[in-house]
Amino acid sequence: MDALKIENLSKSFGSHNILNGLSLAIPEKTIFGFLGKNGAGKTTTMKMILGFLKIDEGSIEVFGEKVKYGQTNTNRFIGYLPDVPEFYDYMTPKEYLKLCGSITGLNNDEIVKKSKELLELVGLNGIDKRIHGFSRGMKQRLGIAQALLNSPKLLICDEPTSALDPVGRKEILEIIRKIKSTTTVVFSTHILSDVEAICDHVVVLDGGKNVLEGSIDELKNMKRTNEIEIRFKSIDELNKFKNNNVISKMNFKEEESTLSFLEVDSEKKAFDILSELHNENILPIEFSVKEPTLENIFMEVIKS
Ligand SMILES: Nc1ncnc2c1ncn2[C@@H]1O[C@H](COP(=O)(O)OP(=O)(O)OP(=O)(O)O)[C@@H](O)[C@H]1O
Repeated sequence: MDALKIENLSKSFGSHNILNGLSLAIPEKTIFGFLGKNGAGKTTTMKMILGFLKIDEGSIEVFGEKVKYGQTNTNRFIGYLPDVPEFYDYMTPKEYLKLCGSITGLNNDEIVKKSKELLELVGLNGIDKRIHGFSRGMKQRLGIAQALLNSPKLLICDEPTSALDPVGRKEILEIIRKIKSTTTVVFSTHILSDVEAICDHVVVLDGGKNVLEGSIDELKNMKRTNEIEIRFKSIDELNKFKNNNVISKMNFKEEESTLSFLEVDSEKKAFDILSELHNENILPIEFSVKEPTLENIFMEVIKS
């Protein structure tokens, strides 16, 4: 069963059309990257998943149950981490989780057990200072602990790493990676390297619709540029190679000690290049088949 299924979702604010037939399906236990430029409608979609905003058209199902505006039934499956989580910052993390747990109906034993487990997961176990002295990264980690208190099957994170430094970002990504075996994660972000680091599956939202969807590998294969780059030990070696009978007839670009073959449109051509290296008795420093980055792909599919 899909953790989340969105079909033909549309939403306007007055005459401003934000979503225009968005459809997507998220299989269980995936980390799902939800991408789109500023104002694309990511937060609006998340608020509709949580039942906080009315759907104009279409439907949303969470673990097979339809989401209804103003009802929290399907939210029993969901943990939500907003981009800037708010806390009672005169409390310690333990006190805060105790309060959240009692509001959501956990008994005392469950709260103690779950708080310990989650504070350990997010690296805040044993930290007894008040939240107002916390760094942004610590607050975000506590936000994850809070969002996971009810053992949700789906965690929705709205730009959880955007305000963090590289260390803080890495910590959050590690935590998300750790919970993948039990929790499906929807991860909205602008930081494409984060998506490349942890997401299994990606959707790009543009013009109110899903314009690109697939695993990172599928997207890269779709947009593969077929470029091979070879870095030689010396310019002499490069010159020897580029004047080779077979190679000199190919299309390449030269920069310092690197040759880039731009249109390697078949595996045979790639093997020809390799076998000519062998024939010339050249072992280059680097031979690489260039991968398109998620950033290249993203820029290509979104309208400016
Ligand atoms: N309650 C509202 N009333 C009117 N317009 C709104 C409302 N909420 C959002 N919008 C508009 O809807 C558009 C989509 O906003 P949304 O916050 O969903 O985008 P986003 O993809 O999350 O963007 P960002 O990456 O900047 O957070 C924006 O133009 C925003 O101004």
